[in-house]
Amino acid sequence: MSRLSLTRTIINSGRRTSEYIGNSLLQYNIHFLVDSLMSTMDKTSKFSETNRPKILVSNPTVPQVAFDLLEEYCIVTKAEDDTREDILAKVKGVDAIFWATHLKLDKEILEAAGPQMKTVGTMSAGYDHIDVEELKKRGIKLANTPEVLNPAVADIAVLLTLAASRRLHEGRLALENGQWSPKWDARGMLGQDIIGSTVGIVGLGGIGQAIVQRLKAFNVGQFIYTGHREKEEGKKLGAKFVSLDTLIKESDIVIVSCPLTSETKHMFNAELFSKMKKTSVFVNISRGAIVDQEALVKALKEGQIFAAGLDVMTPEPLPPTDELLKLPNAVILPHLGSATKQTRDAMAQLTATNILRGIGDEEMFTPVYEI
Ligand SMILES: O=CC(=O)O
Repeated sequence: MSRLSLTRTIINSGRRTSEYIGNSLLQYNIHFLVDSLMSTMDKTSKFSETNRPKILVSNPTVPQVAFDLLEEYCIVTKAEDDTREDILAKVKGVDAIFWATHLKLDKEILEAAGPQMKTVGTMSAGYDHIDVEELKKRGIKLANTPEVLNPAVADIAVLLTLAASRRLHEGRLALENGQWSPKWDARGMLGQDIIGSTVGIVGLGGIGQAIVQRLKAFNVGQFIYTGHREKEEGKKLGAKFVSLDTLIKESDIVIVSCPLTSETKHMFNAELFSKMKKTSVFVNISRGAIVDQEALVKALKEGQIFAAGLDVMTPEPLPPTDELLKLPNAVILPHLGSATKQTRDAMAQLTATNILRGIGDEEMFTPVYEI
């Protein structure tokens, strides 16, 4: 593809993406990405025909738009299946890695790549599957894809909140099992209202804020949130900063949207679930490991909480025989948060652009840390 037509492809698909993503949250305007990318290419000799950088894309299912972008300037190798063995076999000698897998990016892979490898882009907002300390030690740049997926992930959080509050899974099971009685039961299958409720957000980052924006349309009574510190964005959204303990005790709906760190690992344990309201709904769109899953299953079984909506769990994929799937009051999705065509395209573009800028010694758009 020529440089001009490549630019057009990106701009057009960028337009489509922005239409869907809306007016505010796609900070990384694709026109800007393209302009900046082109200036990177003009400035650096690293992208000449005779000296094309080598890139490994860890997963063949990455949207084509990323391959088009990278192949214009680089020699791209793609791991054909999403396995460590294949990645290890192909990573030697590359200048950058496009990481699009749940597999761990660790010392073994960095060593197999070699000391020339100085740039990693992960097609994800979370980077708990990347050994950040090891990358830093080796002076390797890392960028992720925050913001572009906020709307899609927030949509899934709302979907799970509604589905769990209104017993969606249980209702479907009743239908399948012939338990929908012809006698109208005015007390049957009662859910919980969203209107007037207290919604507690654990982690008011971009995704948490997008969730609040959406749930405002449901006339929620109040929004409270917890995290490291009170935020200006919280004030703007009319959300009150509280301690985790207060949030747990006062919320009708608890939504987890904070990153997985050593601090948040298993934060939701038996003690926390026991403090929650018996009518409360628990939603997690972040990472499964933030929850002690055994404790959650117990809380759901014993009626310590009303229901759960989960897009993430441990392990992923969840085996079909897992106890979680047997609970009528748990709505479970297979980690679909960012899974829309437009969002995945935007994530792929952002990752590819970050990588090209990283190799070209330009600042990446969304670096995880400064180097
Ligand atoms: O879970 C998805 C992501 O981190 O992008």
